[in-house]
Amino acid sequence: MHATFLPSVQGVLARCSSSELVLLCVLALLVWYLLILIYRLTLHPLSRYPGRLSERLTDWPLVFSCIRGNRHIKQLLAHEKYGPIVRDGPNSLSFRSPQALKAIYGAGAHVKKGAWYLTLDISAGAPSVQMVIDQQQHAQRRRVMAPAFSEKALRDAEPLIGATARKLCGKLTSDVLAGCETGEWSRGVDLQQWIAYYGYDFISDLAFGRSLELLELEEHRFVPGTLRSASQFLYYVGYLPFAALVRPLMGTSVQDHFPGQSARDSLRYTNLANSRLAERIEREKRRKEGGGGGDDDSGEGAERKDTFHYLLNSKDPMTGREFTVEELQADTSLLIAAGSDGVTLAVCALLFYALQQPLILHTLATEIREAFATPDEIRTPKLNSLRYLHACIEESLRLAPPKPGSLPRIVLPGGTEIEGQHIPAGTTVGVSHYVIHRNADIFPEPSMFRPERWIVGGDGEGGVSAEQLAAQKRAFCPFGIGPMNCIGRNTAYLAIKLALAHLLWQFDVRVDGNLTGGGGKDLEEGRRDETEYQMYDWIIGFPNGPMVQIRSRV
Ligand code: HEM
Repeated sequence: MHATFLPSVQGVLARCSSSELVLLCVLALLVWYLLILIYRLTLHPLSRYPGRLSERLTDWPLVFSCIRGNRHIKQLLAHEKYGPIVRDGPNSLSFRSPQALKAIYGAGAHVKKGAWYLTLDISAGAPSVQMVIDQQQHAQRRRVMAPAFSEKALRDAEPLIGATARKLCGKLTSDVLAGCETGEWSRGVDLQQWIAYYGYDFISDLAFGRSLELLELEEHRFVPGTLRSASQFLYYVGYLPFAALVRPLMGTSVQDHFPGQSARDSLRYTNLANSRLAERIEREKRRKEGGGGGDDDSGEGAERKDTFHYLLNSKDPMTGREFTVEELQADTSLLIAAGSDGVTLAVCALLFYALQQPLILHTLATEIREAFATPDEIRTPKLNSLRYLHACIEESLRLAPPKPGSLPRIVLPGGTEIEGQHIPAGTTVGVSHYVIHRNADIFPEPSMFRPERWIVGGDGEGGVSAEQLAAQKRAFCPFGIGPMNCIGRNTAYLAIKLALAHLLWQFDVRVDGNLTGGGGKDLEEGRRDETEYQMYDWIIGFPNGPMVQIRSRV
């Protein structure tokens, strides 16, 4: 039969015109694709898990959510509808429990990072630490980075970050309060923009030894918008079903011709970061040659103990390996992106929620003002002893985790066990921080901003038991968990605390008209709660507002 079938097919094809041949090919492709779709719904190993039909069939809904910035919202709605395990892609499962969090991201998890990571920071010429998928290579890279995030490095960073926080208050006084009498409220101001200037200035000061000067220079204030748009591009492009074909073109001049402004912005940002880094390397060279480092804070020729200083002088204690220039480029670029917007979001979300509950704002401001007699006193360790401030930050990071969507992991050969289910090799698995932080079994009344849920019992209403706090901590993961978590976690807490302590010490803050930044009745499902701070998830959650008025207390 085989022998007679082939010649007859050949005969039919030989009689076809070229346009009929094209039509036949298209038809064959359609049938092939249809069979794949049917397979995904029926015989595929994940077919028994519930989820939206469109997501069980193709990866395109994920790409569109990444473009629209609503992936975390879609994930929450899906879990609310389908339960604890959701199939959110043909080959992908989403979870929302602390057990799954540990099984997927904890030490020893039988997974590796997904290929999505390969697209991040790609223009820098080498992979950043976050892009390294191989677990051993990643651990080695972390060891080289570790001194830059040690306790000593954090102590050295504190005066630098504190100086930026004071500069923020100084600029708010000179620019926003200009023309106001003492005690008079300012005009309305978008706090998110100012905190973003702070976020970029403090982190670039640490990473490049010289800030990007957004607080000082209006012409530099294009940076947050550029990075927002670059993030949006990198987020979706990494999830394109043909991402592997696009990747080699990124970081080359071809990227200028990708559709949309965001691809060009991505390249523009990388070039800016690379030129700042080149300057810093040059200054370090001159300093070592005895010619002085130029404009660093600690005096001509003195060693400036910023993050870069540590990165440049770091070695892997096990192998003696140092950073290459390309790796430094990639990692400093990553530091700016990872550090700035996360801190901005945490500060703004906290104020957005506290402004809606005057008692919380009052308690927080009182704690700060009573602890420090002057802004010069705002320092650790006392700063770290402010219990209510810390609780408010935890609650802000819970409700508005700066990386709200799932961080993709791929199950390794042999499969793995998650929540009692055998998950086959090759499956993408993840836990969205936004979703697990709203798991009502762990956080009762999850959409309420309640700092007391982070304080054990005793004074004040609403404190929790030690057991409840421990259960919450197992589910609390704004910085990720495990060996690939955020290495800048302590720097982030310090920067958030310094910004809030200086701001609330110096100024009273109130809402300007309507509280901008929340949901709206005319928005999509999941964004209609006006009291919830809205994030647009483009790798990092980007917010708008709140619009506030300030007045000086001193
Ligand atoms: C509130 C602020 C921040 C949050 C919530 C946050 C969160 C995270 C998370 C969830 C990851 C893991 C990402 C992934 O697997 O894709 C991460 C990675 C990272 N973060 Fe942060 N971050 C914050 C601030 C910072 C700051 C201030 C720095 C630097 C000073 C920093 C540096 C890094 C670096 C270098 C990585 C990559 C680590 C690795 O791959 O080993 N982050 N961050």
